[in-house]
Amino acid sequence: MVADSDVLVSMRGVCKHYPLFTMDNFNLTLPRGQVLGMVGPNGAGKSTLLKMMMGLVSADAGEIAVLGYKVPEQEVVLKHYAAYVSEDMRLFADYSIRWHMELVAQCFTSTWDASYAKHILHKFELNPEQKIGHLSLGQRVKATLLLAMARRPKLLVLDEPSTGLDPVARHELTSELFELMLNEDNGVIFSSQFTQDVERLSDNIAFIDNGEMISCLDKETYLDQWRRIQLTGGDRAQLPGDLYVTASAGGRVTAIDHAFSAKRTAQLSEAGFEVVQTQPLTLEEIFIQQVLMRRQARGVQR
Ligand SMILES: Nc1ncnc2c1ncn2[C@@H]1O[C@H](COP(=O)(O)OP(=O)(O)OP(=O)(O)O)[C@@H](O)[C@H]1O
Repeated sequence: MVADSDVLVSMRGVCKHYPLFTMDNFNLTLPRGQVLGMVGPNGAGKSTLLKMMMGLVSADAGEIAVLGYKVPEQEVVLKHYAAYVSEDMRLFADYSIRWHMELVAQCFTSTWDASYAKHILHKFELNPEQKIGHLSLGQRVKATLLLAMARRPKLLVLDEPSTGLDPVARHELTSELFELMLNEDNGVIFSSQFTQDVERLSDNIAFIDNGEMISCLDKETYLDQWRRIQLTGGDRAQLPGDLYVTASAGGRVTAIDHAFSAKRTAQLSEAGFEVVQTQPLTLEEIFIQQVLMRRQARGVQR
């Protein structure tokens, strides 16, 4: 039985220190029935976070509960209901996909869904008789996902699931994850460098940088809050401090606004500027700008 909880993942005050990395007082909540996509630059701590969630890396401090089970104390029972897939997972090269399916089915007799496994095999165009060692990178990724998804996990934790997949396979993966999420009891948490996948799949998107949760919002809120603003006139020194100037030439200034509202235009004209244009940003641009702004604030050279 899965422990009764409306919260699938709860991390409170989690700390993790490596010689060149610090995560302090990290908090995260994944409610039942939701997909959380995680984005962030290389080395931000996404994999570390997902591994701590699954008890694969121990936290130095803080409380982690997944599906209501305490991690690491109850990680063995947790692993029965939560499946984890990462790029560095290894299957046995000399054995076939079918052999792996039988192995996983034996380990998870109560949850393994043989007909769903067959459906995914067909959808991912995998030949069950092929040895893992003879598969392409993308096929290996698909086989690993199949083994996780056919367990019908209550929680699916995916670290960069789309790496190595062609655009069609990424699309199929997305539709399979939707299928898995038809059961409102389930949840998915995944990290990805593909902003389009994150945008398509996620209810909420967490932006992680330098071991910190910078924001965790739904897509619409990100898109509402961010604008590229072109201005003329005024004195640059009078620009509101939270605007990030990206270009300045011929009396025209381009700035990124991460707290846009109707008030902004009035504020800028009071300060003597004329707003020539405001443009929405794509999610990818928002994440890039967020990293650049944070680096500038930390005094890191661009
Ligand atoms: N076992 C370890 N020993 C020392 N440092 C580690 C260890 N594992 C991870 N780190 C460091 O922790 C930081 C976060 O790594 P992590 O793999 O979680 O980042 P990530 O956000 O998943 O990055 P990427 O997008 O590149 O996969 C990095 O600086 C990494 O070097």
